[in-house]
Amino acid sequence: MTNEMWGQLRQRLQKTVGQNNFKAWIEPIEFRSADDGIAVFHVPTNFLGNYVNQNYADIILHEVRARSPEVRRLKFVVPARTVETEAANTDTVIHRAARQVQNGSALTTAPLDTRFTFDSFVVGKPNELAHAAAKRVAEGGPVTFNPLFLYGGVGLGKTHLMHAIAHELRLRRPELNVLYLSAEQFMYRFVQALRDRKMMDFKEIFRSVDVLMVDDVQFIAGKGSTQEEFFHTFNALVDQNKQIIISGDRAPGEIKDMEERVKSRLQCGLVVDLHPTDYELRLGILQSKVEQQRVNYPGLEVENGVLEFLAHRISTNVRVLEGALTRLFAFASLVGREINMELTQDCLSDVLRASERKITVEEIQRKVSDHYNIRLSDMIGPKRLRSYARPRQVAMYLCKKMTSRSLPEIGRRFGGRDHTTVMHGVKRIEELKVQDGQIAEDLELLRRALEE
Ligand SMILES: Nc1ncnc2c1ncn2[C@@H]1O[C@H](COP(=O)(O)OP(=O)(O)OP(=O)(O)O)[C@@H](O)[C@H]1O
Repeated sequence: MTNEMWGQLRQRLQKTVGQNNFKAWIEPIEFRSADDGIAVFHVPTNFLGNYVNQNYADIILHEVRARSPEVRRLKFVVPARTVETEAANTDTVIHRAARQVQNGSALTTAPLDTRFTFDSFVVGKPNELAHAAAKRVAEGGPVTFNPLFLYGGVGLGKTHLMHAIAHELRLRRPELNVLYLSAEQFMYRFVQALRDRKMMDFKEIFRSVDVLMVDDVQFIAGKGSTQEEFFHTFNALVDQNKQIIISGDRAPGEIKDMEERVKSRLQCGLVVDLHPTDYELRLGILQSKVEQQRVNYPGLEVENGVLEFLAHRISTNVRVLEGALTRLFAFASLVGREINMELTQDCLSDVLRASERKITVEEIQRKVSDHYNIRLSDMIGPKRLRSYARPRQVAMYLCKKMTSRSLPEIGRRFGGRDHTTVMHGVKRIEELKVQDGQIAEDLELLRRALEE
């Protein structure tokens, strides 16, 4: 890894992450060294380092390793001379924004991701209510529910919806002062105001907004004076009938170390949650993200079945799904191959392994005995009747194919049978699978039910 490589790599990253993100997060990074498999980068602040580590380390590492496979890990460090106090050690974006606020200019502190719009938000059963509520407040009409509280697990689209609201409001009601920031930034600005003895300015700024949007409110839990200030800001705005939109990782009542009075304030408007995604939503999101990737990689085709496979296999959060797709496109274009199942398995083996659900012998036994309508004890027990023996062999076969258990282990779980019995059973089913349509169908049904 060399400086020159980093230069080339940055150009690629610009394409992958988009111009705005690149300017905000990647451009300030400086490559320093690469030893013992660790590539070290200098970042201006811890905040930026942490952000990049959480959001872009995967993509950067992937690109770095394509050129220098010996690199295993990335490290983002703040050079000694710039380390200051916690309050000063925040993102430059915040400093810049704070200066702008002091000058009486733009109030939208945190940068908005231009990709996070309503147009790019895919709606499905799990998020339709949150989407509808977000759309409603984005119209900027009379305040009907205050606050709107959006919550959901990691990577389910809270920030996306918040940014979409801010974009839409800017467009429809440009005269409104819309202030969007994360709860973390709220705290930094509060600390900074305290340090600079500018609390009056701070209060004035926050009380003069028309729409206040605070992302990831759980961050201020346990932070006494920040909560207190937040509470007062909140009340002052509600009194003036100004719209507040908050997001959190759980329902207000469940946020630990949050004062009761704050919790109850957060609950007094409309509380809606984003449910975990289902297969259809994941597939819809993937299809829409493929369209976006096409802009960067024209001509790269995705073979049928790949998106369905990913939607089926990666059922965690949308960020992981999106990261997988970005990687897939970057990888395919680097190696000049089309995106088919083989490439997907090669490129995403770690993601796929991590999301693999471990199927147990017990689960298989239960599903098979239910399927054939026999008792579990009869299937595992010594009876040799064909009506028990065949399902037993089917279960043994599935255990061999779908778990990592060895033949002797499987034998043990089937009433202490010998491994040769298991081997014989597996072979028999392999033969029947081709000769007997009913068995083939049973196996397919069972496999699908187990993979769900
Ligand atoms: N329904 C959706 N349609 C399109 N993209 C989505 C959808 N849901 C999530 N995403 C994408 O998934 C990624 C993660 O979403 P986002 O950052 O909004 O999650 P979050 O809920 O705020 O997570 P966290 O709790 O980590 O802050 C983003 O890139 C976002 O665009």
